[in-house]
Amino acid sequence: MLETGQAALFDNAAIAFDLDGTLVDTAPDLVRALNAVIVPRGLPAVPLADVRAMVGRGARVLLERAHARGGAEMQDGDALVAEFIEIYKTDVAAESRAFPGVEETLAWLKDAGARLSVCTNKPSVLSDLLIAELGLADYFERIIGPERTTAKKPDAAHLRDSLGADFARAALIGDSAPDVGSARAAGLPVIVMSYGYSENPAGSLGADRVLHAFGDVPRALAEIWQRAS
Ligand SMILES: O=C(O)COP(=O)(O)O
Ligand SMILES: [Mg+2]
Repeated sequence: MLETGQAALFDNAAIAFDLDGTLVDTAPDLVRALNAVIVPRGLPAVPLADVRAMVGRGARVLLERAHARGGAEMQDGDALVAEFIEIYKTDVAAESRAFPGVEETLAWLKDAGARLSVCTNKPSVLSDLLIAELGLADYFERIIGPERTTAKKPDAAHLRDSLGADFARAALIGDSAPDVGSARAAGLPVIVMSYGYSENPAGSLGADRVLHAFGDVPRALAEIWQRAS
């Protein structure tokens, strides 16, 4: 997978991963739960293709965007977020799956000595459940949702809290502007997955690298870290 010597770069490296659109294709279950909340309130259902540009800044912003799309202003946001979480929670991994290459690559990174974490704006109750149901929990030292940090992505604090301390080198793998923002604010490298969920094209976000396949993450990280040293 890598050139001689590159594997050693992963020993005691801290790597944080975004969840929705980076590790897991959650759009089908997200859109089902979203529509179950908004359609009874007279808003138009959001099609699967559209939800991908609406995810990335948490459950409240997703609901706000669905309202804006229907020409309405969101009222009683707290209740809607709570209802969305309740509905989504009941079948969080009905259709959601890890993207191709995710499991093999996480296993390789962990074997190489990297310390892996999840840095997500998805509410913690949902991210914990999703990761457990997909059998991915053992790969991660910690899962940091928005309630487990002082300020969520794009703030640097979210990424720092995810990475932990005393690492040799670090990076974030994500899919959208909040990911690039938090990495830049923390002064750390960031890779964006082109297949993910983003309002703007992956190539316009200002990441160090844009990748189309998760299996390419180790080689790209090695190149980024080598260049920086
Ligand atoms: O649920 C969201 O809006 C975002 O989740 P993510 O940070 O894992 O992409
Ligand atoms: Mg994402």
